Amino acid sequence: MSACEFESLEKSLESHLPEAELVEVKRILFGKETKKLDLPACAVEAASERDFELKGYKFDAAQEQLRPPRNIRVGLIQHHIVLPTDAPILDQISAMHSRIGEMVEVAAMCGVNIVCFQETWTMPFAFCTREKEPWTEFAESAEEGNTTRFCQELAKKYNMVIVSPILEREELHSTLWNTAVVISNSGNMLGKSRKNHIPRIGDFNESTYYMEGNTGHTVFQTQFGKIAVNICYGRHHPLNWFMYSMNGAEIIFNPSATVGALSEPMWPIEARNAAIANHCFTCAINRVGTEHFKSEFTSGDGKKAHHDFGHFYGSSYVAAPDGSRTPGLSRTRDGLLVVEMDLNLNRQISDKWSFKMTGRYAEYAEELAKVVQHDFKPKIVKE
Ligand SMILES: NC(=O)NCCC(=O)O
Repeated sequence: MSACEFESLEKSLESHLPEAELVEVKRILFGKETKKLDLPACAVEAASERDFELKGYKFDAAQEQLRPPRNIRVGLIQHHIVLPTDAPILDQISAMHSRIGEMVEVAAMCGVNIVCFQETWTMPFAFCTREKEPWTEFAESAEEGNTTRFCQELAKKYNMVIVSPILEREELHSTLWNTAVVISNSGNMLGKSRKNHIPRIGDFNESTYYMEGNTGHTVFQTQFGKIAVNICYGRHHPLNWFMYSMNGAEIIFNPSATVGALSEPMWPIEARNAAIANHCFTCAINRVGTEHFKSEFTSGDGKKAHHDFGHFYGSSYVAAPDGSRTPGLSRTRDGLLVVEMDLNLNRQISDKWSFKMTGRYAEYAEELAKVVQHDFKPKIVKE
């Protein structure tokens, strides 16, 4: 971590704005205030001993007459890689397992029902290098791999749904995918969701490794609600969020790996806008730190070759359908964000704003079907 990395927008506002002004600035920037959650002292102590940030917030919903509240807790985990990128692969993976194990234990102390990790959490984000070896060796079977087994144990032990985004190797044809494995709180694997949109930008050379996913917009019915996973670059595609929502997702997780110079101004907007547009909760998770690679690589932009991507800025947050959002985790530290939400808020906001009811989907479907034809002529009126 660079010593001079800016820690967080929230911290800066809090230390520089007068209190009354801060309230207004936060209202405009973040929407209706999310209350702080009281987290158990043992969790606060363990997080501090284990050197990670622990924050908790709560989104309220109105009390209804016919439906009881559906309060659940989600946990978002962001972290650095633990060992250098040239350490033996198995050592790197098991160090990451230990780190996640100790963070998930704290999530359990905080009553988390569903936890989601960052994109390809068991490995450095090495796709900038374009080298196949040794990075493809981090790939594991979604069904049988050690990481899935590890998560199944945690899920059973803590009665927690786990979303585990990994580099997947499908054994039959040795195909690689960027995949989120979804494990039920029973410990059974519920299924998997593959990354639908593969970036071709800057150092994100992921198309060298894997293709666009073929699992569509699957939604997983868990004991705690219907969830979906829109992996990283998919957050720039409003229709990707939309299709998960059309399949009934109540919470859409967005496990990511992205760097400050590229995407930071977009980060607070995209997942939040998706929550508003689709009457659901969204959870944006980004890794932290700067990862150094032995071989130099270029960004194909005429600039000098380099050994790292730049800084992964963390800043994980949760957004609600009413447009409010939690403050983000730090830009520099490992962290666990615990958020309580009443899923009844989705329908309450839908009844208020009615975006789904007023959406002219049949018209769009008809027009889009024409737009994707090779002989499409745009409808432009000229003088
Ligand atoms: N991991 C990934 O898809 N990153 C692409 C860059 C971005 O979407 O900010």
